[in-house]
Amino acid sequence: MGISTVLSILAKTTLAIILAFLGAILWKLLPIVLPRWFASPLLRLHGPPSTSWLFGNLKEKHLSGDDLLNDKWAKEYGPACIIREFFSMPVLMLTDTRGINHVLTHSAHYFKPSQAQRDLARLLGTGVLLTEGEQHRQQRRIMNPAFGPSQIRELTEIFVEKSNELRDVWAAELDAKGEPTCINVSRGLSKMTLDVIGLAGFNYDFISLSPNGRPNELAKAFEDVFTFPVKIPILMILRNLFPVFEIIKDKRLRDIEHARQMMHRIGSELIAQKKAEILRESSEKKTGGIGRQSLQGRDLLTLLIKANMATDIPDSQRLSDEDVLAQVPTFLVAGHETTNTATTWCLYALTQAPAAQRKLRAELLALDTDTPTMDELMALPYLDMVVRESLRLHAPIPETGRVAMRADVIPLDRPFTDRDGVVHDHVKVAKGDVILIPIKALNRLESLWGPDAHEFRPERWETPPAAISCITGVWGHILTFLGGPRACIGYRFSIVEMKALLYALVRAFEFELAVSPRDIKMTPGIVQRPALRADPTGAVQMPLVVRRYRPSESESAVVAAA
Ligand code: HEM
Repeated sequence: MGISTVLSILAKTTLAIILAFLGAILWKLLPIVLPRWFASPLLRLHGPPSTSWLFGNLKEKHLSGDDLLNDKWAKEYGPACIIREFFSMPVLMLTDTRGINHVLTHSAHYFKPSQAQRDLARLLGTGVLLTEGEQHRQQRRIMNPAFGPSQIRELTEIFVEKSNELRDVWAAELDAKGEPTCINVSRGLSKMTLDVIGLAGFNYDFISLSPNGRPNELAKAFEDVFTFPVKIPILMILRNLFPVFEIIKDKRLRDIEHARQMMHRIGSELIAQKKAEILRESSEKKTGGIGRQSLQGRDLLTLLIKANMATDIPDSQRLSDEDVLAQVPTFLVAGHETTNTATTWCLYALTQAPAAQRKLRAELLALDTDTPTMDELMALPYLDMVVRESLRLHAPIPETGRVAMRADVIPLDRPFTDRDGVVHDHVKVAKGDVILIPIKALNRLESLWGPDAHEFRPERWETPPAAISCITGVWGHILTFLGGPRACIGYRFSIVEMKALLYALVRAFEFELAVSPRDIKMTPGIVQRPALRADPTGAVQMPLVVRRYRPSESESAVVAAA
């Protein structure tokens, strides 16, 4: 056989493999896209023109660095409109409060889109963030008590201690570098919130905040996994649609695997330690077995182990080892970057409203303690208004999605007109249709909040508009923590933690934005973090000029009077 024949056979074989591969992709893709391209009832809805066949509207949304497109589209195309995602598939964007409420409360018919979350699922497994149906209900039932008011009251000491530690770290930085100094506040806040969720959730100290602490591998692994690529990550998208692409181990996949292995190791150690502790206690007390009553703690880890080990609970209510282990990365992820990002944006908002920053500081300094209790923090009215307003305007999770598990009719408060000029007071969805809930856009809808909806104005909470009572979010008539059975389990936790942070930091320092507000952009990703437009690496940062607060004589008099 001549060389040319061998080359020809090789070329034909390669071509056949490529065609088979493309065929397999089409085989998988077509049943998903064809009904949504041609049969979805959503196609009759208005929406912005798709700017790319492959990416739909996603490129302009995620790469512009702005967070106003959902607001603009809602204003232009009404309470039920379509935008286009990958392969130009239509997605229903709802900004109607009744419609959103319907989707959120019917959680058995609307699941989280699994394809968009495969990367997260690799990391979190069967944690409460990603499970559905009965498995989810069971996990929520077991864990809810760990996030009730009395448990959060006990955790406040950790929030306050770690907030003061961050304050001292920044004060030491000012001592070393001179005042004022530019500090990337999101870095310190990220370490603080990781330390807090480690301690409060699992009694594990990452010591990531302490300058003398051991180098923290997990904190670094988190940073790698949650730093989103600057360009649209084609391989990640393909992998999420077609798991076969997992054979290509790019950096992201390697980072996820590294973080997963580390969390698995840490989680297994924590669980083994706690189980040993419980077994020791029960043998000392000679209880003759581990029962519900013998495990009294209501902290997260004890509740999980109780559901795993207690001999007097039915098998149907028992958590498997795998489920217990999955909650460790789930809570580290869900409870860490969210509160960090929320507090970062709150400090940013205070730099843009110096009068509000001064008013808040005066209120905080009027309380004569470095270690406030939860009740003291919750009784500060302006602090409460600042936290509400910043969580409204700068919701860290700007949007979420759901997939219709069956055809449905979603009732609406506000009617809309379709492409054929027909007016509807409901919208029909088919099985498999995706619904986008634009949390941030709803928090800033002018028809609910008034013409100044896009301004940071804490005083609006003195007399909130009556219209917002129809927003059925789990907290404060905003959608930041969502609503319904899948609302954020940790909302009380993060509000008290945020208040403790602001209490320690705003009393000690004055903050100014180190760059123009126009230079700050939003990173793409589930949590919307800040970055600098000029920085090609897309690294998360919020550079603030920080100086110690030294009251002028007139301010001292105001504080003394307060
Ligand atoms: C400002 C801070 C936070 C914000 C804005 C926030 C927001 C949210 C949102 C919007 C969801 C729903 C996601 C969806 O269904 O698509 C959610 C779920 C969740 N959050 Fe938070 N969260 C915050 C802090 C926390 C904290 C501190 C914890 C834990 C200590 C936590 C734990 C969770 C968990 C476990 C879920 C899944 C709940 C379920 O599906 O049943 N979150 N969060």
